[in-house]
Amino acid sequence: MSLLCRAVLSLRYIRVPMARNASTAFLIEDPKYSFLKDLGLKENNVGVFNGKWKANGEVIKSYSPANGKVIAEVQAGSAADYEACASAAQEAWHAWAELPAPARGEVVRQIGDALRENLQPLGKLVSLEMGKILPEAIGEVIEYIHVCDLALGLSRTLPGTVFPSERPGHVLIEKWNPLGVVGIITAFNFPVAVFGWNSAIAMVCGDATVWKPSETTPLVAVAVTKIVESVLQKNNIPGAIASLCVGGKGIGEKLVKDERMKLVSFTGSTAVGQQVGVEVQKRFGRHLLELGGNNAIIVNEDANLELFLSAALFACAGTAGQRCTTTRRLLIHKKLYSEVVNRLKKAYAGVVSRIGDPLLEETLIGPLHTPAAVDAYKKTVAEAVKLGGKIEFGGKIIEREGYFVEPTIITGLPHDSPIVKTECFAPIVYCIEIPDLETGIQYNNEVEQGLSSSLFTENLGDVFKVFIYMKIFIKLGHVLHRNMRMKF
Ligand SMILES: NC(=O)c1ccc[n+]([C@@H]2O[C@H](COP(=O)([O-])OP(=O)(O)OC[C@H]3O[C@@H](n4cnc5c(N)ncnc54)[C@H](O)[C@@H]3O)[C@@H](O)[C@H]2O)c1
Repeated sequence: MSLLCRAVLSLRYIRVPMARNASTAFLIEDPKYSFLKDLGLKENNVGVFNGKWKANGEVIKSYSPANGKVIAEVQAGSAADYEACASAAQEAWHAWAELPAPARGEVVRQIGDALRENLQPLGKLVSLEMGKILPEAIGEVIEYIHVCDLALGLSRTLPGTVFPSERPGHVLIEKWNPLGVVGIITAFNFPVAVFGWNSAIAMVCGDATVWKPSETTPLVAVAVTKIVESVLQKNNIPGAIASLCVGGKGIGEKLVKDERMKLVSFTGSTAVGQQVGVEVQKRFGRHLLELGGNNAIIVNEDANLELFLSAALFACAGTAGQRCTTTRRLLIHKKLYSEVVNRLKKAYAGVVSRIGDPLLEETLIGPLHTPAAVDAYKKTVAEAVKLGGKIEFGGKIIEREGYFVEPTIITGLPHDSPIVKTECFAPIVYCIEIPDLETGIQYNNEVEQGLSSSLFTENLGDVFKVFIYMKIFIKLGHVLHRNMRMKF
């Protein structure tokens, strides 16, 4: 029977002893970043919350990708800390699940309001720690706020069906009950929104959560959890229902194998997601996987190029290519190919001067997130050239502090070159000529990852052709979050 309540549901960290060098200057002490203290952050933060803040693991330094400097430190969770989070969440879950769904919804509404109050500082922290420009970072917090509103509505509409029974005098009533504890593992590039989707919906469904954020965005995780904690405290609800365990792969692996995690929601790379899926399946747990993308735009012969160029600039180079939906392949009709490549190069040239500090208003493109990401960019560009690709624009690391690279356009590679079919999480786009729309659809569909696809055309008939034949991976995962189980 189908689930009726399908609500939504490279790293650069250095291990150092807790006692840090007294001469280290952390960005948090710079008055320019006073918003960090508004969020309750300190120089040394505790990265584990299970109703109480206490951590015994390694100390992670959180870097600003815009300048490579340390913002502050976070003490991660040890294996024992993870265990404490999982058991505290499990225990606290019962009381939470007992609350009527609309009462849970009201708590989530209050979380939305608390986020509204912290919109600016939290947005600035996302920008500082992850590296995306401020409007995008603010947008990410707004997404969480709106999901809280959605969750509030859902809390009054959690469905269940009454079925006719073939047995006289009997009635079949379907009711969806909470699952228990949900494990949430998140990627660095959406450090707020992905947690927000998972957490808000899990909460109204009556589930507790244990969150393992990316180890390169631990400050965002601590700040968000403090906001959630403040609301839970005000409502006398055990904080452990929203537990946090900052850590790396080791903590992630523990969570994935943990039978108490009835659902594991994983957002991250395809390679890691594949392992996570297998591990959760081994124990017949549920999983929800939001993985990598290799997204194409088809530019058909009748495309409106003005519209395309402004869209492509953001789609290919925005967020420095660090969105799962970043466009990595342009499939361009042969009649427009040269014109599109030339105009795109001009458009890229127009934004180069606006690459910089993501917190500044004039900036359009920020840095890559880590030195490892810069390395991956460099290797991919070199490999593309080795395979016969031509760099039409960019291709170089920008010599300045921080982890900046040039947005890059590459031509001359075959549509099925392995490098074209691989997601490199950086602003590199491959231009590929197509003879007709049908070939464009075929090329679009030939990568494993999919995720998002676009067509630029003025022809309504072609739009519907694409609707029918294109493998479009709309992000349905978010609304298919399986947070409940069925009980009669
Ligand atoms: N589809 C989506 O909605 C979506 C959204 C954002 C990012 N992404 C994808 O995420 C990737 C970028 O993020 P990333 O670099 O943080 O991804 P990643 O796979 O390196 O890490 C994601 C998370 O998994 C954890 N992890 C690593 N190894 C693990 C293991 N063996 N078991 C359990 N957890 C483990 C990490 O610590 C991190 O918290 C890109 O591929 C991007 O396309 C997808």
